[in-house]
Amino acid sequence: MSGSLRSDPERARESVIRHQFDQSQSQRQINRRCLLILTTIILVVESIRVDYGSYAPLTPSSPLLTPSRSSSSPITKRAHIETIHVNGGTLTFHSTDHTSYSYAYGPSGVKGLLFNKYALGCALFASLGGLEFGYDQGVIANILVMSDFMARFPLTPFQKGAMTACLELGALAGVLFTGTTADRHSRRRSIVSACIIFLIGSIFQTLSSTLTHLFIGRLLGGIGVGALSMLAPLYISEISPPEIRGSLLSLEQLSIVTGVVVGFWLGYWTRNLDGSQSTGEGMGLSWRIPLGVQIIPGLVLMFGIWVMPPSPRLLVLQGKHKEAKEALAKLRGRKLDEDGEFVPSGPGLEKLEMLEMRVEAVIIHRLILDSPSTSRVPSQNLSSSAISINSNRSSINPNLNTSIISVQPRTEDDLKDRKSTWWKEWQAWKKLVDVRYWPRTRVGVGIMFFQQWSGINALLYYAPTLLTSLGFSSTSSTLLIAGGIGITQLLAVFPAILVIDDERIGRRGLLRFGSIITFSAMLTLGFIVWLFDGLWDTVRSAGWVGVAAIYVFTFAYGMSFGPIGWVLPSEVFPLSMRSRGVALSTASNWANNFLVGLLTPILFSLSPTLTFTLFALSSLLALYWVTMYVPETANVALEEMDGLFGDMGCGVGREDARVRVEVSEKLGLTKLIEDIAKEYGGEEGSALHG
Ligand SMILES: O[C@H]1[C@H](O)[C@@H](O)[C@H](O)[C@@H](O)[C@H]1O
Repeated sequence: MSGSLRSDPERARESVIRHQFDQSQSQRQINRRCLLILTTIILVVESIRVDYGSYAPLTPSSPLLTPSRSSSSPITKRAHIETIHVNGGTLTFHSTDHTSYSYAYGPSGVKGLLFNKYALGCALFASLGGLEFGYDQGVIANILVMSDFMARFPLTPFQKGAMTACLELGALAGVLFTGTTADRHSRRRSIVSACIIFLIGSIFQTLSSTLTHLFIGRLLGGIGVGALSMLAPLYISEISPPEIRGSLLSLEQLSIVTGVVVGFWLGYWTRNLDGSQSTGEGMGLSWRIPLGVQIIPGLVLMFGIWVMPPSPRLLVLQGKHKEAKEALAKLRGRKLDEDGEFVPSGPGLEKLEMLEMRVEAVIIHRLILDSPSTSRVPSQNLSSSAISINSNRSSINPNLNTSIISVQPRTEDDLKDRKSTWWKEWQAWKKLVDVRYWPRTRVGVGIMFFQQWSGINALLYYAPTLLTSLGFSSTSSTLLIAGGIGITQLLAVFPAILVIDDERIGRRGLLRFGSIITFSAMLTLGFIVWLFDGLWDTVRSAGWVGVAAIYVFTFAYGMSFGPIGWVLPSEVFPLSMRSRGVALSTASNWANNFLVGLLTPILFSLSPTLTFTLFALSSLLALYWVTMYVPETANVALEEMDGLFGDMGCGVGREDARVRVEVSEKLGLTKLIEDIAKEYGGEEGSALHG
């Protein structure tokens, strides 16, 4: 019977029944929501309990963030035997025989940054490279939906994907190439070369009139951005005082996410400059302006980097001790007298740092001299690129040849010698996976793998699509939420900068905290999409819970894997392997970035829940990985990393330590430490820690 023929009482009964049905539906949805929230809470509590149950926290007030010793974990915390106050800084002994120690020129955290204004300025400036990297990522999402751009370049979905991929693949190539050349030139010269390539790429993009121009521009821009993404952390790690190295390296992340935010919002504001229905016949200002703006910081970095001091560590490795001392004095706010000695004279931390660099350089040179493949090379022919050639560490001769104690400046012959063949180059890279360096490579490559598979870029690149799966449809609101993700990342870096160098929390504490929260947030997202798919209009609040989960995820990521991905790789490798190690780690960032970008839309079309759960599982795995394989590097001098990694399962730590002790004695480092202990130790100067 048709509706119009029904009597009034019948219609009334029907509407009552419909109302009752709606009510029971909503009730069922509410029950499901309660169940969901309960399950999430249980999962979060469970994951915290499982992870921390076996740990005995050192500080009862912050059990969640306190990394400490576990019987099943190879990671141990260093004991603090004695702390001596030295001219406003500290020297802490971790062993009674004074062979294991750490030092700090001043406080860590914000106070430390203010105390080291010059180093802070240099690090901030160097991190301009990160700004370009983030900017390139942030700007493209808006450009690809601009009407003028689309009218001129009607890209197919494949071409759109290729535009994003071009930058990432270019960056991958840039990173690997720079890894092989960074030691041959100064860090600053490498940065300038990267800037030039980046600028050519930016000019191509800005003035593009054909698709080919655009692709060439993106590829060249990618090569420059990739190179800068490894050079800036490399340089920052080598100029930083140990107590604020984590904070200074986190500035790279601060710059990257600032770039993401500025790139995104600038594109958002200029998007209608050519008119919202442009036919592509105007000047194309809507997209040319945001693409052109990146030229400015590129130029500033290219010229300004010459005002920054060179890396003292690379200078020592090249035998340029005088220049290295000058650079170190500048960076630590010290003065040199006419004889080139630190003022005030007497034992001090800057002398200690200088000697540590020299010990490191001699050890590197010695390893080469003792290697069968290079044993005929006279000492003055040593070069920084040749330093990475030795792979036969069992040949270390304990009888130190005193002729190599001083590293000679490079000569013309060096330059010829440094033209390494492909074979030598391959051998050098291969060392990264041999037993000696594997524990460090695992940290560098692993942190970038987990950073990318946390799913951050799935959110950044595809937020509008992901938000549609949460029931949001208006383009503006999804774009705004997507832009908000960048701002959340930016805000999250600040708490990380504050605590990353505090040994009680440090890198490990942040990473473990971050992985638990990112795991829980991604799992919540997966659950919500699974439970409420198709019901978004009836249960609006579920969509907002999803948005909240996205923000919680982003904040936790932004405090942990975001910044620490740029911190760990450049501090764990020894100088001889640093540029290649950082390059491989950064390559892991770009390669996984590319894979996540490629696979997310495919996975998402299969099942959004599956996609979120996969990212959640990656964070869970990251928790295990951090617990088992990542040592705490806060406050450990770069030259002391050997001690930290020495015994991590590769069984080479002892011999390394023996060689180090021997070289330290010959160069006077051991004596200097004892002199400092004598001069500043004793009753009033030292503080004992159980
Ligand atoms: O650390 C950065 C940052 O979190 C960016 O937002 C992201 O796009 C990059 O891939 C990542 O390496």
